[in-house]
Amino acid sequence: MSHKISFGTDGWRGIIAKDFTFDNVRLVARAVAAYINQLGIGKRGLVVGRDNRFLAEEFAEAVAEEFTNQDIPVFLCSGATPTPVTAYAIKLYDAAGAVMLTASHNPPPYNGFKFIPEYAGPALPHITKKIEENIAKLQAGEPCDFYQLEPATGRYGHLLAEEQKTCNCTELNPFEAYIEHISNIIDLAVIRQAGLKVVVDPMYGAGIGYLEHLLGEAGAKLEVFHNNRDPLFGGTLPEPTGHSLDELRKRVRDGGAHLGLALDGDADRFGIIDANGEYITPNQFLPLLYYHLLTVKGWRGPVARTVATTHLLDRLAARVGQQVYESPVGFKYIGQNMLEKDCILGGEESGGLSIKGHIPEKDGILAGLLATEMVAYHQKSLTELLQQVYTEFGQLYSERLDIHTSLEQKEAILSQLKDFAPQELAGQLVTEKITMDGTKLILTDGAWVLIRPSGTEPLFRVYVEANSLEQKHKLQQEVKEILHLHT
Ligand SMILES: O=P(O)(O)OC[C@H]1O[C@H](O)[C@H](O)[C@@H](O)[C@@H]1O
Repeated sequence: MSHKISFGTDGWRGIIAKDFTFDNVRLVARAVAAYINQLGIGKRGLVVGRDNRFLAEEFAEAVAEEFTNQDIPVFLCSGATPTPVTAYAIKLYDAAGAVMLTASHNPPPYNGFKFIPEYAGPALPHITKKIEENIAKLQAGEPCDFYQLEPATGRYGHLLAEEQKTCNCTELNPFEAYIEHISNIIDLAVIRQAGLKVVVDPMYGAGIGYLEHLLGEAGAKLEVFHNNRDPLFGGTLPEPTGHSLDELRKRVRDGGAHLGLALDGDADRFGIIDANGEYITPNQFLPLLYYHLLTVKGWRGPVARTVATTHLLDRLAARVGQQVYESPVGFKYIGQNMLEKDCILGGEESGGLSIKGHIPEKDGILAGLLATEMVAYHQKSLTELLQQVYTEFGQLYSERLDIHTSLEQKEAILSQLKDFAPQELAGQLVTEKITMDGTKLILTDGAWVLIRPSGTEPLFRVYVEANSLEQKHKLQQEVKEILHLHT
């Protein structure tokens, strides 16, 4: 039975053996091959990376085979490879793009297919749309430009005859080159001098070995756990937030460590635990990092953030006369702004960031190392640094609520959202309405709310940023009441 394959916020995801079958993975690979050949850049080859999930090697080999069948050379990453490392390998080998097989932080039954174009950041919608069109044509057995026919049957979407295959597939490990590249971005000498103790939790994922290697080189005392392959992720989700971080929190506190660093399943997202065992949210870490780049590294340049990410970044940027580029949710848009507007930092509330000099793809390894560099340089905990930033720029209180709804409720809420335009919220006038992704309302004192359906999960997200805890609570209550949302 043909299954609708579409690329969501970040690639195509499906349940293994139900949607994510070898046939479907091969089909999507053929559609990518056709797209690359349509662009005329197939000869540069494609990188294929994969995480640590069930059948990862076999799926990666199937993708590689489809590419070589279409005369596209393959750089097949040996071993589990983080998404940012697969993306970096594009630059390393001057390839035409990459495929990363991963379902990121989704539960164990899932796998996913991300296409990363030659600019080494997540594919933008106009690109995934072309791939989806190719998929539809191949599924329907219709001609697909630049997709080679199987000579024996003249049918589209089938393999070339054995004698026509070039089988140009090279197995490579981009680990060393990536490590060298990151070593040039991070001040490992400062980390070395500080003599830090760091606890690392790669969550059984593709990031195993990376933070350990770099921090070990920098002389940090390390404690590492969840660093063996486990496609069941120890019974939790490979997502570096909430309860998944409980053990890291405990180990940091009990072991008197300076920091705890976690990665998600494909190591593109970060999770940071401070010396006191507190979780440092991405909305707290991003302004801290911007502050560090401006004051310690002396960099100057704009910031890219999503519509759901803290406006504390805007306050810092305004102080140094820099712009903030706001985009819909999805690192693809941040990556685009980083490239086009020469931003020195791009980041989002869900735990993704990159900086100038690196690729426009989110990188949890880079984020963890930057956090370590900051603690080493300032000789202060992140909480202390945060207080310093709050004293200078004021404190903002942000929180995201995830609200599950039925399909009928979803439709009702979506239609209500279109006309959602209260004059005031929590006693403040609404001064601006932004609808680039969901509905965002800005209030007179700078507080804001955003309501949008998730592109990766069946739920609504309600984001609030306020000037006090009390205001945050009030805003959450009012929005939930007006839209009939119940947690
Ligand atoms: O809020 P959602 O649409 O579910 O997206 C949440 C996150 O999903 C993926 O991880 C994307 O790479 C992120 O850029 C995005 O922030």
